[in-house]
Amino acid sequence: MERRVFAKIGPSILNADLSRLAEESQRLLDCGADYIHLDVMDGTFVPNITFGHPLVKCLRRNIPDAFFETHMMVQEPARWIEPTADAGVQLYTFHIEPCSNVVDVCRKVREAGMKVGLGIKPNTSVEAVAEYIDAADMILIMTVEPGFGGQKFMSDMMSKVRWLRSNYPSLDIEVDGGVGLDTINQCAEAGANMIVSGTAVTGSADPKSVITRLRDAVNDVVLGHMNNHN
Ligand SMILES: O=C(CO)[C@H](O)[C@H](O)COP(=O)(O)O
Repeated sequence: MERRVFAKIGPSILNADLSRLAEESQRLLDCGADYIHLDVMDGTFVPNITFGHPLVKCLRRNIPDAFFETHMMVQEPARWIEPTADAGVQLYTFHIEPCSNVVDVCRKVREAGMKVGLGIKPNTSVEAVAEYIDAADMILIMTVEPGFGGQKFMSDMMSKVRWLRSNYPSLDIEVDGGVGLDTINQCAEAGANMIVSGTAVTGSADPKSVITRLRDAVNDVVLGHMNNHN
């Protein structure tokens, strides 16, 4: 079946200067980012703490129009749905691992007016998330162990992306962790279309060029796929 899901590039601000989050986010948007990927960590689900909805709400005030995703690396994803929606987030991505009622949480996220992303850690099988695809708008395949930016990309996660893409040609599939110019081709060829990239973008002297090249790498594969079907 034909694949028609084009690239969206969502820089992660995890390793950016968090004291200047609004300026950094705006800079990335000005460089062509499609959305901003905001890493919320609670120190329990992952061994690190970042920020939560109060900060996102302030960011929203400074940046009224951007598309925000919060990547909820938290033990109790249901707990933060309402305040996160109130903070102006459009895509609420949470992990299935700590969750005993995934479908219920997905429903509540949608009732709160947000889209649903479902994430899995590297040790979680893709089959474990597949049963929830009807309840979600996007699946996130982690390509590092969540918790820290700047880690090494795990190529062996690409089999999960490949499996999802071959079974769900129109699904939004996001990859996150160690994604940059040296690893984007693997992600693109496997079928990922939502690309989270932290250090490779925020640490670059030319983030605009990095964002453009990440997008082009994905779209080249998508267009090639479409041409093969015409
Ligand atoms: O979720 C994350 C870590 O848990 C980050 O979004 C991710 O690691 C992005 O940073 P980098 O591209 O530097 O790996």
